[in-house]
Amino acid sequence: FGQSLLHTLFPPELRFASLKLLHRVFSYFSAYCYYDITESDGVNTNELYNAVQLYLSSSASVSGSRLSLTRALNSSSITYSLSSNDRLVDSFNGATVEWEHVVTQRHSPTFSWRPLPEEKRVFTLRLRKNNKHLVLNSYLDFVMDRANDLRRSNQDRLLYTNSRGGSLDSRGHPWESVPFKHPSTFDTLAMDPLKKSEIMADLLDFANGEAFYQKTGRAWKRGYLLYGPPGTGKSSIIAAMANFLGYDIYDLELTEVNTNSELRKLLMKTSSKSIIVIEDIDCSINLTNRNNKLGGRKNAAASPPPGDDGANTITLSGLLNFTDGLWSCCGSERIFVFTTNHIGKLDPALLRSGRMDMHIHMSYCSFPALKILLKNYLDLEESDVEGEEFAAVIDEAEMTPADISEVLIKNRRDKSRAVVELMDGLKIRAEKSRLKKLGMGNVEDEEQEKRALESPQQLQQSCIGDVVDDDKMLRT
Ligand SMILES: Nc1ncnc2c1ncn2[C@@H]1O[C@H](COP(=O)(O)OP(=O)(O)OP(=O)(O)O)[C@@H](O)[C@H]1O
Ligand SMILES: [Mg+2]
Repeated sequence: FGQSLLHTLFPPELRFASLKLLHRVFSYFSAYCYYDITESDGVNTNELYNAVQLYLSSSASVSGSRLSLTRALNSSSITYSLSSNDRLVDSFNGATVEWEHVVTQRHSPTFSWRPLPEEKRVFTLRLRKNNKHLVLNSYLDFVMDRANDLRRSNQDRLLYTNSRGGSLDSRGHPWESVPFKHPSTFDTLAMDPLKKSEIMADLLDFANGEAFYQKTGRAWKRGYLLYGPPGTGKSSIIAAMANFLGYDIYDLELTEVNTNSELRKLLMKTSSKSIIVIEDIDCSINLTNRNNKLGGRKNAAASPPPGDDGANTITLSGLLNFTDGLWSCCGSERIFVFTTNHIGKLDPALLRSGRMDMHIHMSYCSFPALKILLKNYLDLEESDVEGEEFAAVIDEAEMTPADISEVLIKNRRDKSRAVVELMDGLKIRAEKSRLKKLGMGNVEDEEQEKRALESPQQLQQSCIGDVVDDDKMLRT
């Protein structure tokens, strides 16, 4: 109607100008303003568009009558979103806003280097002009944050690795990823409950601590050093941390990194809300002193060229910059975890306070940890077993949770047998370490220790065989 009126009232040369004028007049008197968020700018996809789609999906699932359903790669749940030309009213800080999903066909095939989608999709946000300054920026930030949370809760964790060395994939990414489905959680982790809750509280404080880190001028990151003998749950606790916070894991294989700058590039390509793990740090790199040029096993033979300042090799200072220096904050909300079996081998620079915020000792199985294993593996409570007998030997036995869980898995169909076998194994191990302290018995014999778990009776025999001359041992 407007157009035909325009045609009759105005001569052709004035039509365009009068249309513009009319539009301005309407916009001036209209109480609303509109913002278009297009799906793509022709080259890149618009992150805000995806975020809005996800954000609206949380309310669309309840109210929409016709919805689009999608399921992203690696996602374990279905996302609902507004279908074409549907509207949804939302409120934020007392202001009401309206979203419309506008889908139009692309008419003329415009020239483009790459094929454009047939449809043009736009989210249009309508809000009252007097609310514009009040809500626009904070509302869009809120939408982005909420979408990120939803994405994380919908999507399974990802485990990244740099095992391809320095080479990049087709999208220029140095990391390869696979869905991370490790079932370890803090509930399944056998460790002292007090220590466990301390770690969980620390993780929560970190994850909710954006304002604190901002206020104190610290980079929003945290470092944990896990140390302890093999099989005490260092890798399991990392998986539990990732599952607890919903973070992705970047498993950094230092021996695949050749130079400090490669290390930096890897760090730049990690996302926030992630855990960056370097396992067995004492084995992956020669960390004896800061100026020591490298040494990933790969590089161990290479001698650095004269005058080299470390840029061409990986050094301890490169690693420390990675975790601590300016580069460590290109991104936020990241946790660094180093693990080692031999804390004594680490350079003091790595251990000094402030470098790794928390040193967590993963110890041999204690009685509280044993109770967790018995509950999880056999569904047994403390009252179902001879608690005091176990408590009397467990510390001295120095068995790892991995050793104990092996015994429990093997006999999980026969609970009483599992308990008897475990008790036998513990007693033998306790006796062995007692003898070790007295300077008797061949404690280096790992094989023998292993056999103890497979068949305590067998070991008892061989153990007695070793020291059969000794009257004391017969008491065993
Ligand atoms: N604290 C624990 N709680 C529950 N299970 C555990 C614990 N420690 C070890 N296990 C069991 O033993 C297996 C090996 O443990 P894990 O790989 O976490 O040990 P680790 O300390 O990382 O050993 P390594 O030093 O050899 O890497 C796990 O799959 C898990 O089932
Ligand atoms: Mg491990």
